[in-house]
Amino acid sequence: MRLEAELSVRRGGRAILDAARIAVAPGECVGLIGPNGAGKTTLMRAALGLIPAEGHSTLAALSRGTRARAAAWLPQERPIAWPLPVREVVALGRLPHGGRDAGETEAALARLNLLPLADRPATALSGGERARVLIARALAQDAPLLLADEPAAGLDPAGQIAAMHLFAELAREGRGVLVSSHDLGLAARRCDRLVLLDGGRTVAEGPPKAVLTPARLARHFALRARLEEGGRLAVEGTEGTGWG
Ligand SMILES: Nc1ncnc2c1ncn2[C@@H]1O[C@H](COP(=O)(O)OP(=O)(O)OP(=O)(O)O)[C@@H](O)[C@H]1O
Repeated sequence: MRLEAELSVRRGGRAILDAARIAVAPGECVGLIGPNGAGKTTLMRAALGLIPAEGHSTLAALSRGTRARAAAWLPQERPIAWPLPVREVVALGRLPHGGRDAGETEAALARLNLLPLADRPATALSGGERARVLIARALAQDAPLLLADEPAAGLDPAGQIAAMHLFAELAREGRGVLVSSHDLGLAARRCDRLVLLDGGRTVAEGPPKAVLTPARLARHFALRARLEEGGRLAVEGTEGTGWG
């Protein structure tokens, strides 16, 4: 399943997405980057068909049931309202498959190193542990596409690296992965391609080194910085206050 979308969204008379384009092919990990308020979350939600939008999206065009089998969605918010055991929360990922489970739940628990927590109520977890549970639930869904909105937020440094490593690995296994991130160096190291959004428009897309030029880092991120060989972001300072 290939995600291909070009979408516009208006709120309160203002265009918050203006014909923003995104494409994710099977087997590729695409990083969605952009400053605060660029429209990353809106683009993901519109591409999934979760909010009204103008334009087209191969995902939004599907029926609800087909879409739930086609794409797993990891939103930025991580609410777990009920004190279900971790194993049952992860098993909810199997709902689009009528609850049928050929070991996907246990495999997802093991992959996220959650077996020691499997019987713990999911409401009795730290923020980072909860994030891992929701990543595991998305994995258990076993969908060809995975869209994740800042999945590394709230994880400790090793957890952030592990999460991006996992998403890149899922792409190697054949899924299409779209992941938004504010960690430009990590996104550059792990993603095959970056899509840079600003002001609701796709302003650049391509291999990380081609997208993250010093001129774009200054213009779109207010950073005096350059991307070094190996994907390390060398930051000398910020332009202005750095607050938009
Ligand atoms: N319901 C809404 N009504 C009006 N404006 C909205 C609404 N939702 C989002 N916006 C605006 O749309 C713009 C894009 O928001 P969005 O959350 O998509 O950005 P983002 O790139 O994900 O930002 P961040 O990196 O801060 O999470 C922002 O300026 C935001 O204030």
